[in-house]
Amino acid sequence: MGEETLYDPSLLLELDFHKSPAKFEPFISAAHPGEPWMKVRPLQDGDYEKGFIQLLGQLTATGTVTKTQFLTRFSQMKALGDYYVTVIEDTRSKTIIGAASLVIERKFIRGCGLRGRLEDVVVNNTYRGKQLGKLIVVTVTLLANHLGCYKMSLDCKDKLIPFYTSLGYLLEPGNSNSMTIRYDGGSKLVSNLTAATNTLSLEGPS
Ligand SMILES: CC(=O)SCCNC(=O)CCNC(=O)[C@H](O)C(C)(C)COP(=O)(O)OP(=O)(O)OC[C@H]1O[C@@H](n2cnc3c(N)ncnc32)[C@H](O)[C@@H]1OP(=O)(O)O
Repeated sequence: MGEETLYDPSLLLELDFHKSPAKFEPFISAAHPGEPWMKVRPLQDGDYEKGFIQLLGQLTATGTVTKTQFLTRFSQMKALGDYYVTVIEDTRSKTIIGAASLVIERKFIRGCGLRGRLEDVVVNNTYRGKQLGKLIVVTVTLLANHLGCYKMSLDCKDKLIPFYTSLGYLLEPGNSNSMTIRYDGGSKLVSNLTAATNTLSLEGPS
């Protein structure tokens, strides 16, 4: 056990990083991440032991996630087939140091098109500033295109707009608000137009 992958890893070798507007200096890609000890790959069922949940804890509150819960969620995602949770492993320490998820939404519009959503981007704080954020985001962004999505969008804080803009995402005029209703804050339902959160898209409307 420990080597089951969430999706076919060979998909990552088919991505053309020259298609991205991201500037990599030096040039790196999912297939060649620049260090022999670095591996970009799909999430695996053994990644609970490799600190995947702890890494997500650098993004937001994870709550307590047991190994059983992790494996159950992994199996559900794999069965559904629309979850492309992608990670970077430091193979020296067997630790997950970066992650990003592509979630594919199946639509009726656009001729039963596919829309991609970029979720849960995080790089371990001791590895930041070394292009790994760009690497993991570009990986799942190219993957969405490769899988036939007509667009990919994300929600982020204001300070990350330059980061995502440099990777090809745009604030679309008149269409860049993110609204939220939270169900985890008590009995009252509170609807927020989150001014501090922005929606960026990689392609055209709807
Ligand atoms: C859709 C979502 O999930 S949004 C949530 C994003 N995640 C988080 O906020 C979690 C905490 N932050 C992180 O994990 C990291 O800071 C990340 C993922 C945002 C960036 O990872 P890094 O590995 O540091 O990014 P990388 O080295 O590729 O930097 C790329 C560029 O973005 C810039 N950048 C990186 N982080 C930030 C930031 N927090 N604010 C502003 N600019 C940033 C860098 O300066 C760099 O610019 P350059 O190319 O001109 O030098």
